[in-house]
Amino acid sequence: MLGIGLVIVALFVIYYTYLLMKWKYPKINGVPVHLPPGSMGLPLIGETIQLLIPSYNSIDIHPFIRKRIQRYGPIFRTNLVGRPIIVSADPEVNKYIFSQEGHLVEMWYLDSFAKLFAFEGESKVTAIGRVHRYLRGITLNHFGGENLREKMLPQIEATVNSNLCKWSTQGAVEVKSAISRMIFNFTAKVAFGYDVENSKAETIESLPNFIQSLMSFPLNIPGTTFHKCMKDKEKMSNMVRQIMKERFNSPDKRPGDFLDQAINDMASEKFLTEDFIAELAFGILFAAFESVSTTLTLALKFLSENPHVLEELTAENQAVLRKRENPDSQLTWEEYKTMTFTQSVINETLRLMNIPPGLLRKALKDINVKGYTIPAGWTIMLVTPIVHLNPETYKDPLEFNPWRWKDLDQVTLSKSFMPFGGGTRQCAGAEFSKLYMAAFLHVLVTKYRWSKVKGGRITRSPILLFPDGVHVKLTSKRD
Ligand code: HEM
Repeated sequence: MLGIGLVIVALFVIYYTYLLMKWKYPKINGVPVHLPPGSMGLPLIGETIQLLIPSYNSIDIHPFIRKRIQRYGPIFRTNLVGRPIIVSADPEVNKYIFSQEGHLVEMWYLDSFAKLFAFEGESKVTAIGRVHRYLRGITLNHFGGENLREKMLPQIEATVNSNLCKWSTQGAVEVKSAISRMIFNFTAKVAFGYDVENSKAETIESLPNFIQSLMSFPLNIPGTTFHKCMKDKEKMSNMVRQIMKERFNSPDKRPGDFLDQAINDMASEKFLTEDFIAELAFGILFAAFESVSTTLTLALKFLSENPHVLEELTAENQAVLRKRENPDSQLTWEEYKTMTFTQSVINETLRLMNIPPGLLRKALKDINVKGYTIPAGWTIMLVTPIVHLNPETYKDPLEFNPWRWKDLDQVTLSKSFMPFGGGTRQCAGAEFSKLYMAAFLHVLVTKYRWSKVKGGRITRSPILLFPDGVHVKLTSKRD
């Protein structure tokens, strides 16, 4: 009996060791693969726990990445949430991988993102080719180009004015939440005519914490953070579906917005189902409110800690008003283009922000880089923030110093500044975001005195978060 027991244990150990070796040293067609150095951690969880340990109050990239670059070099392997991953902090490799979108790699995000955004199936919004071209085109059509100059700038200024006016009548305002709501309402209005004042749609409670929820385990059962997030996503999708229904019922009432274009294109683009349009609208809202609110919150934190920067920012924006015939007239595109210090404050914030530790792709085929193989099916994390913190380009890289942007030339920036990603997947909302943030800062510093009253701590766990928020108090300069 004991003998049989020992044989079973021995077989189990041999099988487990076999799985472990297969896990740690994969082969392609029976030939061992030359993987980058690194550790695959424990089966199933890999090194996930190490990545999730928060780093407090340092704007540097997460220590998980920093330490492994020091130990293994800029390309290393790991395993996160059960997925084998090659992490690249090598700018040359990153550029190559970006150029291979749709050939050797495709966009891939976490399982929680995949579930939330319906990333699977034929018309997944991460698809390449026609669907991708459509996604870019429709976003740029409504959030870019001429539309920005002609139509959006006055709308942005008006919405910022009314929101900041409200904030100034309240006590302290937690800016991450308040800006998330402001940008959500604005984007939803532009995209599908959502009118927050008169809408009967349910409130989206988890809005300010959406990205945090996405880092949770994708377990969609009541009581979990992920479940709450999925519920709120459902509310947003229902809101879009309801508006779509109203538009189908009243074809004469068409404002010609993002949703109208999508409805009109349903006849020519087969993938444009009602479900897909709801996904698309939700994707745009998410891309907008999460990233713009984090950038502006971080900018306010930096400004409150660097009064000399706030002084120069205020001086530049007040000079814009002084040059006008009517100081109460609206911000123009030409004025926006002259606000170079404001743009430097935004760039410097984007350089240090780096919300996720890197951008994710999936290898569609075996890829050979720098003598290593990235096996097909593996995830690739492109640590784009590494170039933002290179001391050869940015002296004292962890310092918030908007003046440095005066001396940075376009050629350097094309290689060393990529907050909006790279290659064909570069952010389609970049110009809109920069304009929105500049208009926000313009209204804030010309019309209000403000100070931080609470919060301001940051963590990377591994995404950038504000655990106690950033609370500011505004008073009108006219009071
Ligand atoms: C500070 C603000 C923003 C930042 C830092 C940012 C950053 C990024 C990054 C890094 C990517 C590339 C993702 C990847 O390659 O995996 C991206 C893609 C994208 N962003 Fe943004 N984003 C911002 C605001 C916005 C806004 C306001 C919108 C919409 C109005 C938007 C729409 C998109 C879209 C549609 C894509 C996908 C583009 C494609 O696949 O071709 N983003 N963004």
